[in-house]
Amino acid sequence: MEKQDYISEQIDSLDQREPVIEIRDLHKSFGDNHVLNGFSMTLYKGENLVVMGKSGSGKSVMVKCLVGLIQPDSGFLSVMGKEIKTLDRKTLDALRSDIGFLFQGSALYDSMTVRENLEFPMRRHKEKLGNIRDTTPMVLEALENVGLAHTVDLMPSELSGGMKRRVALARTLILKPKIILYDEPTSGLDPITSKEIIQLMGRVQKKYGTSSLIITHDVDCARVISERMVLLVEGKNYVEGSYTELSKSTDPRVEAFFKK
Ligand SMILES: Nc1ncnc2c1ncn2[C@@H]1O[C@H](COP(=O)(O)OP(=O)(O)OP(=O)(O)O)[C@@H](O)[C@H]1O
Repeated sequence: MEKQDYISEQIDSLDQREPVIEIRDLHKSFGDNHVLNGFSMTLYKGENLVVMGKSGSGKSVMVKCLVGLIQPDSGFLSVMGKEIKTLDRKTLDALRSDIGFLFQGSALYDSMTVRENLEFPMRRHKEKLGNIRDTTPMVLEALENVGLAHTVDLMPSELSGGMKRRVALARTLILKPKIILYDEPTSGLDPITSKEIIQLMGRVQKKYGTSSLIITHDVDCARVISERMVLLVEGKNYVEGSYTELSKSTDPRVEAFFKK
């Protein structure tokens, strides 16, 4: 097969996959600070997509636009076939229950036990889960997925940084999300704990068939977890490709991401 035909076939097979997130030509400025200048990307069902960008390049702004927390200036945003700007508050809330978030610093409630932290989203999204009389089996199942069922009655202050991150992932899983957004999932963790979190992300994806959008600076995380990467430079999707492809690039702007 000619190389050109092979590439066309690859593109065709990618096009046949179901998009779960589509961002097209997204623009967002704060005064003179033009943060996003036509950013586009697609996350396909079951895929692990890594978005890398320098600090301050607009990764968090992009995610906030995506989940309707901030209003973009222009552009098309859709999640699971629903265009965000057309949704009323109730529909947006229901859609958000299909999206799990794992934000930097894990953000557990310090004054609540692990159990109470996991019960919190269950109460908030009653419509999705129905009326659950006994939350314990679901709480324990979610904790078992991250190997931490024994911590159910502990306080966050009694957990290590890596354990907190795993509990936060369990809290995300309890709503059985279809998409998980990871914002710097390994930041602040030592290399061994980072590796554990990355392996866990892979296991979760296999078990639940979730699609993951992973925002990270961590090149090792991108190498292990990503099927595809998008580099965000000057507010645009500068280049896309697999880790292997991008890590061989001789473009200085791409090389800069891979230098340690
Ligand atoms: N609500 C806001 N008002 C004004 N400026 C903002 C606001 N939110 C973000 N910005 C600006 O947008 C730019 C991008 O910020 P953002 O938090 O998206 O960066 P990032 O790529 O996620 O960085 P990091 O990797 O450090 O988290 C920054 O210059 C920031 O100051």
